[in-house]
Amino acid sequence: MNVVEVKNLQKTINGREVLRDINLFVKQNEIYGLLGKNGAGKTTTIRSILGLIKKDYGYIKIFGEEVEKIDYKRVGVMFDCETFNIDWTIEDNLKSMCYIYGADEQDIFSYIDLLQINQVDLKKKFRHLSKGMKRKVSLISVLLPNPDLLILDEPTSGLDPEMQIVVRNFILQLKKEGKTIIFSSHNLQETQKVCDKVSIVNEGETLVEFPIQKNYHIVKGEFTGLDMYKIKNTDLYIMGDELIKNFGISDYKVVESLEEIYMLAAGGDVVYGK
Ligand SMILES: Nc1ncnc2c1ncn2[C@@H]1O[C@H](COP(=O)(O)OP(=O)(O)OP(=O)(O)O)[C@@H](O)[C@H]1O
Repeated sequence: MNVVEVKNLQKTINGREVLRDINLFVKQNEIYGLLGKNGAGKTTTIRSILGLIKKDYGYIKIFGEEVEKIDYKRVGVMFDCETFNIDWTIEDNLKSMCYIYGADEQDIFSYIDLLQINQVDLKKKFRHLSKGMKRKVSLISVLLPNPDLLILDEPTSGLDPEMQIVVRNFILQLKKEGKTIIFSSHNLQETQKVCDKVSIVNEGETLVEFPIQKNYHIVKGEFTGLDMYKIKNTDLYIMGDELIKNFGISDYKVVESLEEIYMLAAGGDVVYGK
């Protein structure tokens, strides 16, 4: 079953078509990366999925339900840190959240270990925390209600490399615990390391959605019935080994990096060729 299903999502804000054709399909226990330039529409897509913005047109389902019927306890969302009391310590902030969500305070301690927060840090006031530490606390707060689906808007942006690794490993651990995770990112290497599937959004439309693989076959041409593998607005397809074999295709380019796929789809300045 798809945990999140979005088809042909459209939204105009202040006379501007911010979302023109967003499509995404996220399966249970998948880590799904939403990629795109600044202003591509990632945050607006996330806000629409959550029902924070009313869609103009399209189909959005979470756990098979319409947005209006979602059980929000099953969805954890991390945008930024504005829900914290900045004059309280990390510990007091998180304990108050346990109280609100009816969560077990012990959960805080298992998460702080995984995110390498120590006892001294726990006693620090939120206003005195580094950006990375705020991000970690924010992640824990999202997890306290024990959601099945996590939606994280650029969870590692602005973090130093070490913090990025800690948060990335934490996300992988959450997958092992059975969570489904969607996150938006500008970091292609990170996305390649962590995600099962990605989609590339550009100017409010999903250009392509594909599973992360060791390498990709880029095929040029027109293939009827294979639209789901096509990079929108191009004559290029991303195909796996099986399709290449089934269609007997011998003329293709093997691409190893997500970066190259991204540039083919959204960058526009990488030329196709063997
Ligand atoms: N309330 C609003 N009023 C006007 N324009 C808006 C509004 N919300 C979003 N937009 C515009 O919609 C476009 C998409 O914004 P969005 O924040 O979804 O992009 P994004 O892909 O998340 O970008 P970034 O990577 O920079 O966070 C942008 O051009 C933005 O200026």
